[in-house]
Amino acid sequence: MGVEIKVEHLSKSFGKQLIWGDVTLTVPAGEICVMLGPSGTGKSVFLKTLIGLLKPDQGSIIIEGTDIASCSEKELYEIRKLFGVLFQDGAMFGSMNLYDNVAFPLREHTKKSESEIRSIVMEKMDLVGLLGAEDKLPGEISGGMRKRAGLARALVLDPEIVLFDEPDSGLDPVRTAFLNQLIVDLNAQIDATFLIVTHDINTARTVPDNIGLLYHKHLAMFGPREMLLSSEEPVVRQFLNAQRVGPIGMSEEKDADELAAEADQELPPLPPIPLQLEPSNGIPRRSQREPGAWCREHGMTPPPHSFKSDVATPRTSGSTEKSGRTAATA
Ligand SMILES: Nc1ncnc2c1ncn2[C@@H]1O[C@H](COP(=O)(O)OP(=O)(O)OP(=O)(O)O)[C@@H](O)[C@H]1O
Repeated sequence: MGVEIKVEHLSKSFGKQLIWGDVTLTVPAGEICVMLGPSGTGKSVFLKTLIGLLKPDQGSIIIEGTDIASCSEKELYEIRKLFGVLFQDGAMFGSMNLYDNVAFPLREHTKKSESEIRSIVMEKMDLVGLLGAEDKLPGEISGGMRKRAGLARALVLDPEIVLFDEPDSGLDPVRTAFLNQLIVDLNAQIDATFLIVTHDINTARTVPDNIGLLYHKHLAMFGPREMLLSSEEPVVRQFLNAQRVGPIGMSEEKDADELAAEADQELPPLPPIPLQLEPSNGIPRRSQREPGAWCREHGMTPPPHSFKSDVATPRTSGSTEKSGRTAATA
C-alpha cells in the first residue's frame, strides 16, 4: 500500500501571478512528508494541484504511471480514488451526524450495502478513537474531534495517499500532539503515503520523514528531516527555527537594506534535532532509521544534544509510546 508521487518541473500561475515554479520532488511511497512555507506561498494550491483540482501550467505529476497534469478527465477520476483528503476544518456537513458524514463517500462512490458501510464506518471511527460519537453533530464536538472525524472520512475509501491541509490549525498544543501521534500510528498501520501542510514547527520537526519548504515562488529545499533540521541555508534555518533573523520578512522577503542591517547579528545556534515520533502501536515506521543516520552518512555534524531523550530510544514494540510522547512534546 502507498504510492509514490513524482513531481517534476511543476509551475502554477493565476493570470500573471506566478505562485511557484519549477517544483521537483518525490513523495516516497508510504512515507510522511511535511510541506512548509510562509503564508501565501501556495501550499494549499500545491495540494489542490496534486489531486487535479487545479491544472498546473507546466510540469508533470506522475502517480502510478499516469501524469495527472495532462491526463484525461476519466483517468483523473480513477486516480482521485487513490486520495483521501483531510481539509482544514474537517469539512463536515453540519446537518449530518458523524456516522453519516463518514459514510458519505461510501454511499456516493460505491455500491456497498448499508451493513457493509456500517462495518467500514465503525472500523474507521475506531481507528481515530471516535467510537461512541457516531450520533453527534459536527457542531456538538470539539475542533480536535472534528479533525478526527474528518480523518475517518478521508480513510473510508482506503486511500493510498492522504493529504492533510493544516491538520493542526486551531488545535491547542496537547491536541496537536495527540493528533500527530494518531497520524504516525495510522501511517504505520495503513501504510499509505502522507503529505501534510502545516505551520506547526514542532510537527515539522518530529513527525515527517521528509520536509519541503516553499518560499518566494519556488521550492527552497526538499529532503530528509535530518537534512533540513541541520541545514544552515538561511531560509530553511530561519523557518524551521521560527527566527526573525533571516531572509523572510513580515509580509514578504526582506529587502537588501534590511538584510544588510542584520549582517552583523550573530545567529543563535541550531537547536538539537529531536527524535522522530514513533508509532505507539508497535508497528515500525516504513522508513524507520537510527537517529542521526542521515547526518552520519552525509558527514554532517548534528547540533549538540540532538537525538537525546530522557528515556531510552526504544526500537521494539511496547516501549514506543513513551518515546513518542517525549518526542511529541519536545
Ligand atoms: N483559485 C485561485 N485563483 C486565484 N488566485 C488564487 C486561487 N487560489 C489561490 N490563489 C492565490 O494563490 C496564493 C497562494 O495561496 P495558498 O492558499 O495556496 O497559500 P498557502 O501557502 O496555503 O497560505 P496559508 O499558509 O496562509 O494557508 C495566494 O496569493 C492566493 O490568493
